Amino acid sequence: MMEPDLSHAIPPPPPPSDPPPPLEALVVPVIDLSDHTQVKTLLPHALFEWGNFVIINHGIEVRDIKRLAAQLFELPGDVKRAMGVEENPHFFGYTAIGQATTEGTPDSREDFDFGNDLPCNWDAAQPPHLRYRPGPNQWPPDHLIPGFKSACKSYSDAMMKLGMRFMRWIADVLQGREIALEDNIGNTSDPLEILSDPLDSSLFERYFDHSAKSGGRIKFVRYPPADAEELHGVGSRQGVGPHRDLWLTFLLHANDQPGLEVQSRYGTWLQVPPIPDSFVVTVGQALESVTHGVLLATHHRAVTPLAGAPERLTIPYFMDLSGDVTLGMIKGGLKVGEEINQQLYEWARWRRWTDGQRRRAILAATAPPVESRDTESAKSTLAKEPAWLPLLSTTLRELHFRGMVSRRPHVGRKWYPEIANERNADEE
Ligand SMILES: O=C(O)CCC(=O)C(=O)O
Ligand SMILES: [Fe+2]
Repeated sequence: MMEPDLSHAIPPPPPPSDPPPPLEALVVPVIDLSDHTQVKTLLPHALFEWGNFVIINHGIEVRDIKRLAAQLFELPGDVKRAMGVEENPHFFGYTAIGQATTEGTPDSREDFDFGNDLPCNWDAAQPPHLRYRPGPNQWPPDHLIPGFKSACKSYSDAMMKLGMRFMRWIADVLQGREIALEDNIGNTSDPLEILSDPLDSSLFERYFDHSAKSGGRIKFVRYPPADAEELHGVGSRQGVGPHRDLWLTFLLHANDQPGLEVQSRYGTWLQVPPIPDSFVVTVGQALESVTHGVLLATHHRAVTPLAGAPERLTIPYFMDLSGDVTLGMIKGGLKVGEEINQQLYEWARWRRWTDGQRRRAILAATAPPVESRDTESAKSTLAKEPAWLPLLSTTLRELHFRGMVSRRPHVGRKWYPEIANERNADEE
């Protein structure tokens, strides 16, 4: 096979001993999608070196969804509680402040989760990870927010198409082709057509099934400001703790307030500018894995606004993958990974090297106090392999499910009590 010419796309890897640049020199890239030259030159750089960047002039209509986000959080408390995520085994619905955690620490945010709206298929006789499947959403009452459901669906359709465009652009970059751009990016044809375009050799086709192609997950998030005393009680300004997403996320700032921070590959935390109507694009762990570490998955977190500052509203859209994809398919990655030329290989090798450093920096930055009891229990959990230690045949559905249960333990206890028992047994 002819080696692809990647000279236009791949920035030369810096030597591993490269010292970190000064903080002010690190700025999250902003890419204007209406400027084709910018896309062709900046996008590969943003994908490989950052894994996290901002896009503007993307062509997606965001006015309606931003207005709906504000309305959603103004719903009376009893209506929010009636939509509580604990009422729904698919983890769709409302999560109150402090009910979700990152790595065991409560997040100071409230949110609503919506996803593919499928008929109820709950089967109590199935084991937990098979009981967990997308099902019906919990929509807000139509007389309180008219048109919410259809607006959500239109937004999800538009985002899916944008996501599929990115899949093709990423395929272009990985295969050494110049990115092929169309005019009118936000208003494209059927996403199924985009994926099966013969040009991209169906690079990502096997990671998406019909359900994943018909819409991802939309989250509406509110970070309330907290005064110093409240923060003192919680001990942190954690809106959401450091984590990585799954595949590709597009985050919309619904009211233009700052708070999102991403970790640069040197371990430093950088603020992402809340440019009005922009999307923050974030590469997730599975996408990093299937590209053999050529694309970078970035840790990110949200910091609570301080008292006196406005609340912060965001709308992340998460692309979904087929639940049947296995860990083996993710770790094995794409065939192109074996075919990439020496230059790209060097880049990936360098990436893996810095990754180790990056992860150590993250651990150092987020480690709980040494004396904390949590550390002891974490140690004993690590010492014993949990019964569900992922195998290569483990499906994404199961991994996703485990993540959901660990972030929202109150929902797990209600609908999947076996899991809680299994965890206790692991920890004994
Ligand atoms: O709202 C934000 O700024 C970040 C949200 C996020 O990273 C997430 O929900 O995965
Ligand atoms: Fe995230």
